[in-house]
Amino acid sequence: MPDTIFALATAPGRAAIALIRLSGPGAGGLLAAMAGTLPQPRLASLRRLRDLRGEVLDKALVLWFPGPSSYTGEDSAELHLHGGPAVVEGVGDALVALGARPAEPGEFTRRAVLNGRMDLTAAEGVIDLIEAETAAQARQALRLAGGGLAVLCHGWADRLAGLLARQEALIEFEDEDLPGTLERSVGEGIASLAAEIGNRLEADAGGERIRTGLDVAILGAPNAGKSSLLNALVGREAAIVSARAGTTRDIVEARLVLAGLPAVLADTAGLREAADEIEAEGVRRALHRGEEADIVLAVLPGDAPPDPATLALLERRPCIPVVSKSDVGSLPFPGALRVSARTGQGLEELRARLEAEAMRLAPASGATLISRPRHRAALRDALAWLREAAGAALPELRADALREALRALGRLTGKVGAEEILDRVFAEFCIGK
Ligand SMILES: Nc1nc2c(c(=O)[nH]1)N(C=O)[C@@H](CNc1ccc(C(=O)N[C@@H](CCC(=O)O)C(=O)O)cc1)CN2
Ligand SMILES: Nc1nc2c(ncn2[C@@H]2O[C@H](COP(=O)(O)OP(=O)(O)OP(=O)(O)O)[C@@H](O)[C@H]2O)c(=O)[nH]1
Ligand SMILES: [Mg+2]
Repeated sequence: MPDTIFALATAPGRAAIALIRLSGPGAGGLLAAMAGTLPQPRLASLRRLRDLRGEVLDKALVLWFPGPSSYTGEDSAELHLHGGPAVVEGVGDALVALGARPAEPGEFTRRAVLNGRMDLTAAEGVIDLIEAETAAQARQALRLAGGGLAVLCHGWADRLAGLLARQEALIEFEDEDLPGTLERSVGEGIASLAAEIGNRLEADAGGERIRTGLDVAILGAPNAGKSSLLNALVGREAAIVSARAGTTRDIVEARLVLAGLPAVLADTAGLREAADEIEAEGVRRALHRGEEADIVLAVLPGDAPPDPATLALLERRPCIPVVSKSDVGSLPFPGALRVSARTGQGLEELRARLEAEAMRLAPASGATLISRPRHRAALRDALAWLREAAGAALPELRADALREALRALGRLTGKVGAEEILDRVFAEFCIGK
């Protein structure tokens, strides 16, 4: 019998309402004990809540959700409190005295998964929806939470189970004269399933970026105007600007939203043979950031010839070349946008270019479902086993490979679940969800 758990579901601190939810077989008894009697299911009722000694703790709106009508799939209740932290604590103490325990992060959703109310990918969608900072992220999370990936996976798993059954029939009735079409149809089924999963992986290549956001780095020579550009793009003085070359040493980060995606814009130390150890470390970090970033702005000052370090960077990886200080000079550079942080010239074009790049890297169509390394790894696994099955020399080996592919899909949806997979997924949750 599971414990009965409770948690503050609203953010802690002072707020207009504090919502405590409880779930588990004892929820109804606890609610009745505190509120006097059990209210009608799913209808809001106003009740005085009392502790064991009969002292009134708050006058609350209470809700009672018998198992099948709750989020978790087990008996649940909600207490919508007037009171702030002290009242929340008092109610918590009373609940503990009555036999409940505080919930772990994500434990309500974990129970929803265990009770078959949603699969593991939908639960991940719930986390993502809570964490979403932009519209594109929220759209993707909502589709995942709504079972978008679960439905796909269940369809694949069904087909896979059918292929496995036919493959087993082939093994079992090896001596009998099974039509060659059966073997062929299994082969075709494997090929089409593999193609579908492969296409999905490719089509959703941007899904992880939508979830995590984009990294944009600004690199270039000292004094090129990198920090000025950062400040102009984010509309505040995030980084120190000065006429002295070598002003920026640490990476300075500022957030912005590009085409509905959250992005971190990083200003870096100017690239040069550094004057001292500290600057050298700054340059090393700048180059490293330049390697890792999704998008790099390579800044070339318009009033000086291009410097070798920035040219080398442009050779090494795709960058957006930006000629800065266009108000004082604009040396030509192929494909470059000309901008002035001083006059604002070219900033709109630069922003548009960044948004176009963001959309290219992470199509925010809302159609992506594969949004975590966990999803990608499981589907790659399934795909590898399907390919193994396609090339298997013996019927038994083919059946084994199909079983492994099925297991990989099961791990994705949480059907084949080691506790540790669940632990890892739910560790990301906040308490009360
Ligand atoms: N106050 C409150 N707001 C909330 C939640 C909650 O638990 N409490 N939710 C959660 O955190 C979300 C809503 N989630 C829910 C999802 C499914 C069911 C549910 O099991 N519904 C039943 C049928 C309910 C009925 O009979 O009307 C079902 O789908 O079978 C309930 C809530 C968002 N807002
Ligand atoms: N005229 C003009 N001057 C600019 C422009 N952008 C930056 N500057 C000037 O160029 C100098 C260097 O600017 P920063 O933004 O600090 O340059 P940086 O690339 O960050 O330099 P480091 O941090 O030293 O690598 C400052 O004196 C700025 O005022 C611009 O668009 N037009
Ligand atoms: Mg700087």
